Amino acid sequence: MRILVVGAGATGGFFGGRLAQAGRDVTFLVREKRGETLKKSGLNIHTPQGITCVQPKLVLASELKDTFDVVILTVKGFSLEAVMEEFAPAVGEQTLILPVLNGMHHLEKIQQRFGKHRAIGGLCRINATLDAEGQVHQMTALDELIYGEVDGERSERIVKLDDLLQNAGFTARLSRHIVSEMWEKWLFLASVGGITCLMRGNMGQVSRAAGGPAFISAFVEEVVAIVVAGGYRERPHVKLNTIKELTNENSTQTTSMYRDMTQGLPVEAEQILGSLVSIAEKAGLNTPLVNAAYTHMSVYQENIRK
Ligand SMILES: NC(=O)C1=CN([C@@H]2O[C@H](COP(=O)(O)OP(=O)(O)OC[C@H]3O[C@@H](n4cnc5c(N)ncnc54)[C@H](OP(=O)(O)O)[C@@H]3O)[C@@H](O)[C@H]2O)C=CC1
Ligand SMILES: CC(C)(CO)C(=O)C(=O)O
Repeated sequence: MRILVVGAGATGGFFGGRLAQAGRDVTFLVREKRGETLKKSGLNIHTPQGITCVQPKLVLASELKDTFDVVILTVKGFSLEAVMEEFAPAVGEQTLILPVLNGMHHLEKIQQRFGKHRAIGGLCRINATLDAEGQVHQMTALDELIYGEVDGERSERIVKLDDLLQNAGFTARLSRHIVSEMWEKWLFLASVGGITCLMRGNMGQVSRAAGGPAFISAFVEEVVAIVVAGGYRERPHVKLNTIKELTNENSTQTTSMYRDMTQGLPVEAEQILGSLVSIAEKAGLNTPLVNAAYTHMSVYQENIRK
């Protein structure tokens, strides 16, 4: 099966690189500058176990002609609209599109652009980043890629995809509840992202600060109320476990949004926080903490554009 990994950044470089190393037929859709770097230096992946290097197969949007069996979509949410037009020639009648983006609304956008049946649900759990040379760093042992049909069916095509992704050097899991898992991932990520960006420190630092635990609990309560209004069917232990995990004073947890912010890079403020604020507004919820986090990141975005 031919796999097109759209984007060769932190997540695309890691999961796509691992798949290529495991012998799968992987091509990366890249822009010119990233392509030049990868041609010159290869795709270097630093993991807690050591460094590996793959010579990746690359394609530019202008060269895309054939369709692929699987498209793994690994761009940031703010690049989605543009990139969908660019990888459109790769999408045929049988192509599956697996997005790893944070948030929920990208799924609807992919379905609108390519048809409901083309997209499956997906998410990844990893702490990955690119360094100044464009090399991929997997910063912790976390390496999960989770996917499933939106309606939970164990279809022939999803089982085939599962076979393709298993035993490729990361933790791959087929989920029968992927939409629910995506909501829960967003709940967690938006909470950690909003809290760490607003407070400018990791979760342990916020937990140890005066008023920190109460702030964390109140923030998570707001996020949970919003995602429930958005369609998430709440599992009660999730909120309690999230608050417990996020108030651990020893936690060094941050998020990709926090890492991007500390490096002065664009962040997914709209996709991770703005979309929550929109749901809250529509549902008439009072969510001052989430709103404050969104406003804060919107000011940050304006500053880095200057
Ligand atoms: N990093 C992490 O630890 C985690 C990230 N996520 C989520 O995964 C998603 C991807 O994040 P991440 O991998 O960190 O992002 P990165 O910024 O590291 O990588 C995104 C890549 O997409 C590429 N890209 C953008 N537009 C195009 C285009 N038109 N054509 C080809 N390539 C393009 C960029 O290439 P270029 O160099 O040309 O700009 C960049 O290399 C996000 O939604 C994020 O929230 C989820 C879990 C963990
Ligand atoms: C949940 C977490 C922190 C790890 O996968 C993440 O998704 C991110 O950093 O974007």
